[in-house]
Amino acid sequence: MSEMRLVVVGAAGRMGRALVRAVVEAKGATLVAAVERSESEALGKDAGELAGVGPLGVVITDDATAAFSGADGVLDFTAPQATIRFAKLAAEAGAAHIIGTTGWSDGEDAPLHVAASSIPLVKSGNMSLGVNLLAALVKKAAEALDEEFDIEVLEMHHKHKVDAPSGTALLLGEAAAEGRGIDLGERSVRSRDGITGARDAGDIGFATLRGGSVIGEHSVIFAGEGERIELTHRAEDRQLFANGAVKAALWAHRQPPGFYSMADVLGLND
Ligand SMILES: NC(=O)C1=CN([C@@H]2O[C@H](COP(=O)(O)OP(=O)(O)OC[C@H]3O[C@@H](n4cnc5c(N)ncnc54)[C@H](OP(=O)(O)O)[C@@H]3O)[C@@H](O)[C@H]2O)C=CC1
Ligand SMILES: O=C(O)C1=N[C@H](C(=O)O)C[C@H](O)C1
Repeated sequence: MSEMRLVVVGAAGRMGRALVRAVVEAKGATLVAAVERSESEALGKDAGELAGVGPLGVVITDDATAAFSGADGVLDFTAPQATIRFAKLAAEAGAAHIIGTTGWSDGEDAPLHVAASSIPLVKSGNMSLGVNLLAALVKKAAEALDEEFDIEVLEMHHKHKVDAPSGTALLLGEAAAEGRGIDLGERSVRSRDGITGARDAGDIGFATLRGGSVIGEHSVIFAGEGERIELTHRAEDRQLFANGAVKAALWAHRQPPGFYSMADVLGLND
C-alpha cells in the first residue's frame, strides 16, 4: 500500500512542529503540505526546518484548499473555529481529519459531525495511550464507588495554554460521569471562589493550574471519609500526542466515514 499523504495545519505551533517530526519518523506516512494562517510569519518557510528535522521541501502555505487536494489525511491541533473550517475542507477533499484541538464550547463541534458523515474523523482531547487508559480506569473506579466518594479533577499545564479546563480534564470528567451514570453537564463545578457553600454530594469538580513549561498533568481524585484514591497521568514530552495523532491517521485511513475517538483507535472500546 502506498504511503498515507498527510497535511499538518497550524504547522508552526507547538503541536504543529511536533506533528511534522512525528510524520517524518512514521512508517507508512509522508508529509505533503503544511498550513498556517495568512498573517503567520512562518509562511514560505520549510516545515521541516521549522520543526528541527532539516529541509523537507514542504513550504508552509495559507492555501488550505490547495494543500488538502490529493491528501489522504489532515492533522489538526489548532483552535475550534479554524478546525471547523478545516473539517469542511477535509470533507470536500475526501481526507481523514484527525483533531486534537481543545477549548470547545457546548454544541460548537456540531459541524464536525456533518463532516464525519463523509470522512473518517477522529477527535480527542488527548491522543496519548496513557490518558485514554486512565479514562478507562477512572470509569471503572467511578462505577465501583458511590457518592460517598467526591470526585475532583485537577490539571496543570504550561503558561501559554488558552483554554480551561483542559480537553483531557473534560474527557476524564466524562469518564467519571459515565461510570457514575450521571450527566457531566448537570453535575460539573468548573470553578470555586468566595463563600461557595459546602460541596454537594455527586458533583464533579474541576481545578486548573497554569505555569511554566508543564506539558500536561492530570489527576482524578476520589475523596472519601478517611481515605483517598488518586489516579494520575504526567506527560513528559508533547511528542507523544503527535505520535498518537499519526497513529490515529493511519488507523482512520482504513475506516469508513464516521466520528471516532482515540479510544476507538486504541481498541479500548472493544
Ligand atoms: N489532543 C491532544 O492530545 C492535544 C491537544 N492540544 C491542543 O492543540 C491545540 C494547539 O496547541 P498548541 O500547539 O500548544 O498551540 P499553538 O498556539 O502553539 O499552536 C496552534 C497553531 O495553530 C495555528 N492556527 C490557529 N488558527 C489557524 C488557522 N485558521 N489556520 C491555520 N493555522 C491556525 C496557530 O497560529 P497563530 O499562532 O498565528 O494563531 C498556531 O500556529 C490546543 O487546542 C491544545 O489544547 C495540545 C496538545 C495535545
Ligand atoms: O494545550 C496543551 O498543551 C495540551 N492540551 C490538551 C488538553 O487540553 O488536554 C492535551 C495535553 O494535556 C496538552
